[in-house]
Amino acid sequence: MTTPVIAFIGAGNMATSIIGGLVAAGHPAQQIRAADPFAESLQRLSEVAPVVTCNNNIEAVTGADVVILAVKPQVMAAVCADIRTGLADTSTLVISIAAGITIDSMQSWIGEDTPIVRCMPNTPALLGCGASGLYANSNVTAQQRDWAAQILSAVGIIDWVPAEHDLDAVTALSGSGPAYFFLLMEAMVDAAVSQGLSLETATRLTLQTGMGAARMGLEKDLDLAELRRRVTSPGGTTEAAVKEFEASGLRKLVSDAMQAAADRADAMAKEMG
Ligand SMILES: NC(=O)C1=CN([C@@H]2O[C@H](COP(=O)(O)OP(=O)(O)OC[C@H]3O[C@@H](n4cnc5c(N)ncnc54)[C@H](OP(=O)(O)O)[C@@H]3O)[C@@H](O)[C@H]2O)C=CC1
Ligand SMILES: O=C(O)[C@@H]1CCC=N1
Repeated sequence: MTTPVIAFIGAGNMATSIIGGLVAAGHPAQQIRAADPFAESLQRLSEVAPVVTCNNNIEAVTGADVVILAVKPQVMAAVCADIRTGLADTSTLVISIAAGITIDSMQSWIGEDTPIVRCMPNTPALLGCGASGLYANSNVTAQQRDWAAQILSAVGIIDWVPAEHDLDAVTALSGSGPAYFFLLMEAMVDAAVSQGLSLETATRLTLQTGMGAARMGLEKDLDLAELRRRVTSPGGTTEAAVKEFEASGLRKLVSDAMQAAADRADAMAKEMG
């Protein structure tokens, strides 16, 4: 497969994570450009990989095969208007990682014929264990689809979704999901400390338990409910805890929280479209 020239617009957390993964996967740093008005972000990025940096978005996108828009949703319209003149023809693939910005909006800002992949990654991409959902518009060629898959696969697993609106659910699940696990783990640490453990011990045991549970789910050929049953001895401690979670409506709470996230993604699309 050919190695595309990739231009990142915005050199913040997510761009730095993806660039780190790409370079670790063997993508030549000199084939990667990054533009950001914030010199400190470019400096931090240079410490991760010797990519080509600049503070001019048009310069960055000119001649690139792939442009990755890694800016906040609020500045996406201005950034698209800015780069439009640098995208000389429709051979440049545009990938957006912004939450809640639709392909329709991007096409209206950049051009109807633009090949666009909308993607929702997550922050564990920083460690190469991200999870991304992707959706391509009909202008995207087979090679551009392969490029998008290659780029996001460098930082974790990917899944193509059949409809663009599925990305709202992906955002509510894996995009925001790391924060839910952090919240649960914060609560577990607090509870363990209040039962007498030191903060250090509680934190170490919580993190290892979270990682162990995730690895059991990934590596054992068993569904999540079965894995849970195997921890739950009849009349034992886990059963006591799980009964409390169920009686307090944990499943509805999770469902309502994820619906709020998906609704927010949809509302952002309307606010910023
Ligand atoms: N964080 C997360 O968990 C996830 C985030 N996303 C999406 O990724 C995108 C980026 O998020 P994240 O990396 O966290 O954000 P950051 O704020 O870390 O990065 C965005 C960068 O873009 C820069 N920027 C602002 N305006 C421009 C401009 N006109 N041209 C070029 N660069 C500009 C910002 O500079 P300055 O700081 O000076 O404004 C900043 O360095 C967002 O759209 C978000 O929705 C997707 C999945 C997960
Ligand atoms: O909170 C947000 O809006 C972004 C998108 C998913 C994770 N962070």
